[in-house]
Amino acid sequence: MSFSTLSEFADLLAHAPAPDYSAREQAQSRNAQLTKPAGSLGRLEEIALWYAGWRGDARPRVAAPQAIIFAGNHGITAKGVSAFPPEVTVQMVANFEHGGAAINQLSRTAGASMSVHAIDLDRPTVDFTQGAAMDEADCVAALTVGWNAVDPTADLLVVGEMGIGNTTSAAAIANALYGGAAAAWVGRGTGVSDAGLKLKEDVVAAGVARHAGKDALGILAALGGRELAAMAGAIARARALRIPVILDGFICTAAAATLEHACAGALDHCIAGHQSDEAAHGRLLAALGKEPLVSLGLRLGEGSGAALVIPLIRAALECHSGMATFAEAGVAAG
Ligand SMILES: Cc1cc2ncn([C@H]3O[C@H](COP(=O)(O)O)[C@@H](O)[C@H]3O)c2cc1C
Ligand SMILES: O=C(O)c1cccnc1
Repeated sequence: MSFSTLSEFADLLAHAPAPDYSAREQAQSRNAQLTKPAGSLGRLEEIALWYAGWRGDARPRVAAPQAIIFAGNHGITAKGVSAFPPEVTVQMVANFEHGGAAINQLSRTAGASMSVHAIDLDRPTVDFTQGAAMDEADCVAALTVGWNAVDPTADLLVVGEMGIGNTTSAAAIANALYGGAAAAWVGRGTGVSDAGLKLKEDVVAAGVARHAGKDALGILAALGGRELAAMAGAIARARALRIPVILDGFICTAAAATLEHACAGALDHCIAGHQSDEAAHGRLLAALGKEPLVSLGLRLGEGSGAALVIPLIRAALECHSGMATFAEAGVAAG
């Protein structure tokens, strides 16, 4: 499977596999026999059934989680939309490679492998108020980096990003997909002032107006960034491989939302890991019908909020697959 245009990529989304309904049904019947009052493990039960369906295994466990971090630079930073300078992107890539970032600690804690893909950092995207951030070839190249980064033997995927300026890009994507006022989609990112927030609002409004009328993948190319497109490519590949995905914060969710708009149901293999403190993340998750697993006030990105809940998903599967049934344990069923 491969693609060389956005329309070929959209075709892959349209032909993506469904979950294995029979494995899900078997998991459901097992769940009904486990030594606990029906429904008493709450959402953990739902997670186990969702995971079993995607893996095609009624009694699965999480053995090989993978975290992939993509980095890209944004032309829009020239407008002053971030509290930090764009050089921080490449500096943080070195930090990821040396094990010093939050995501390194969270991946290790969760027992996940972690890799970093810096995409053309010396070639920032075009300022999207002046033109399309990426042309089609650039966007396809970034989608391909993400597509190829997924380990086919992984059984749970986290995608994260690093790219100074990318909360502005994510807000513009969300605004273009869902409409409304730009103010409803911008947030403080790395911590911009009130004046910075107003500037972001104007920049997003200008970008959305300039690129009006595009389809979902056209919006990703025009307003996104290479790391956002790579996250979208990795999420799509995970679907093709039936690897469940944990979505991270606002930026990851905005990139993912372009897939859902290109093809309804494209994110059925994804669960929302957390709700970020970035102002519009809750609104974006609600638009996608995704209920976050936790809300701990994180506003970092890097895949941090997703990696954080790998142990929670692992725990749901340990209960589902490790517990005894009433018959096995000789416990009287109610
Ligand atoms: C040191 C540092 C580490 C980070 N790790 C993630 N981000 C996060 O902040 C950036 C988005 O915010 P904005 O749109 O305001 O630039 C992204 O790189 C995101 O991953 C970081 C930001 C900084 C400064
Ligand atoms: O929610 C996120 O992904 C986020 C929020 C602020 C800064 N960086 C990332």
